[in-house]
Amino acid sequence: MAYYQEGIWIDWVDALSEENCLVVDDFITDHELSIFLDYFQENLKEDDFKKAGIGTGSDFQLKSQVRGDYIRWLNREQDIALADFFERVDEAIARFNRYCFLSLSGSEFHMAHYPKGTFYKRHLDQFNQRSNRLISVILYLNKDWKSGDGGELKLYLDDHEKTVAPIAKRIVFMRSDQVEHEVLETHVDRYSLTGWLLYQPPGLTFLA
Ligand SMILES: O=C(O)CCC(=O)C(=O)O
Ligand SMILES: [Fe+2]
Repeated sequence: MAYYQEGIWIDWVDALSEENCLVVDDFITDHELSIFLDYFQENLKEDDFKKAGIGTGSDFQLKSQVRGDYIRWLNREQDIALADFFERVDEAIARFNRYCFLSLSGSEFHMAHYPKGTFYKRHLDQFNQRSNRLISVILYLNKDWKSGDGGELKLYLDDHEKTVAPIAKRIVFMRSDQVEHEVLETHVDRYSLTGWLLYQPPGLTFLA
């Protein structure tokens, strides 16, 4: 099912290729927001979140001075409460492949909780040359966010900086290899679904 018409996607894709990032408000409905938030809260209660690290394999370090969020990876077969979210992701992948000539063939997402007082310092999401992350995606779930609550996403674009408030139903897409960004200190609990659209060459399953 297509949630947004082709013409709308063409405008969005144009904006993404011009600025390397795209911010869309009301990307999901209020109904979806409440389902996603309920599911998020259930998982928080079950204490399923782990402190996020930096890098992979032997580089993996817990560095609170760099990032303070807690995450829980998603699995679309198991996290069926988020089925509509994954459908929207699939639509984005199809449109980006069609209009940006990308070869996206997968995604990875987690739920992210930034407790009060946490942040994520300036970084690039494609952290090594083998990274297959092409587009970063963040959907915010912060229903009552207001100015002064902090936790804004700051984007360092080619010729300017952009500060994006993490308000509910807003989604951000950005080029993972191009846009450095940071999460400013949040003064309230901050919730999002965060992930990456991946380039996976056919037949390549493991890079030694
Ligand atoms: O939550 C955000 O606004 C950005 C998160 C982020 O930069 C990341 O998880 O890599
Ligand atoms: Fe990031």
